[in-house]
Amino acid sequence: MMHQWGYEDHNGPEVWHDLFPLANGDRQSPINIITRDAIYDPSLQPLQVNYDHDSAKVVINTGHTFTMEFDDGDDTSVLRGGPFIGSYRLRQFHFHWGSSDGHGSEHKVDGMDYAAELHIVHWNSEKFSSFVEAACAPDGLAVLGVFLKIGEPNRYIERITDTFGAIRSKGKQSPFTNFDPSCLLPASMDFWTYPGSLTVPPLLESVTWVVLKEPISISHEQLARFRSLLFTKDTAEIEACCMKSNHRPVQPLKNRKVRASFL
Ligand SMILES: NS(=O)(=O)/N=C1/NCCS1
Ligand SMILES: [Zn+2]
Repeated sequence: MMHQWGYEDHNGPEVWHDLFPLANGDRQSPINIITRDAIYDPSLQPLQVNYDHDSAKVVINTGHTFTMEFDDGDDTSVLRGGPFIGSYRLRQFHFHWGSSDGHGSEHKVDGMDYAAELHIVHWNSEKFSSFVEAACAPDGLAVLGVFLKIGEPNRYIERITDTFGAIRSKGKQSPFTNFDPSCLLPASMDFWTYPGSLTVPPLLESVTWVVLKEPISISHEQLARFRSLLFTKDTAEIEACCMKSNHRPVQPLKNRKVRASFL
């Protein structure tokens, strides 16, 4: 039996169901988005992203990824529109990646992997009074997924990787202020949307996913720095505990439809 979930053989996605039975649930994420099966829905509104750079607070090495956390005490930074009724308050963003540039995203598009994937996490502040309460409700969370493709260095990701010296091992944190995550969004806001889950334990089925069609760029060198972070608290046996890969494989679509905001 695993002690602490992770991404290795003894505690990774293939055995998460031992401690987290939702792993075999009916609305698990990520999924492979089969574009020809996506249904264009003209009732989907344009996404409205309104973030305030002053909401940014801290960057944390969680031992599974690194997370940029925001002040979610009021509706200063919110996501609206798309498939959503009401506004969803910005909570945090984080990334998933693989052991090499050829894979690492969580969602796939027609079976294709991207090098990494950004998740911008929001909670339904009109219906619920906290993230924790919202995370237990089927319409509680909204996660904006953005694919990352190897290419030119991304000047905004550079601001993030510049913090890594201070957060190398699990539990370390460092101030991360004056950052508006809309700088990490592509030019096009065309998206796919479907009902899903957290892609990490406890795998709660409370996420409305909005996955953007257009990727943003990250350089090979920038992505290599992601892998230099550590899954563990100490720096002993560095090779053994580098954050090489932290993406969950795609899950069965089961009885779900994916909608597209574009033709
Ligand atoms: N990968 S993910 O976006 O499903 N993970 C999360 N952790 C806390 C809220 S969302
Ligand atoms: Zn994620």
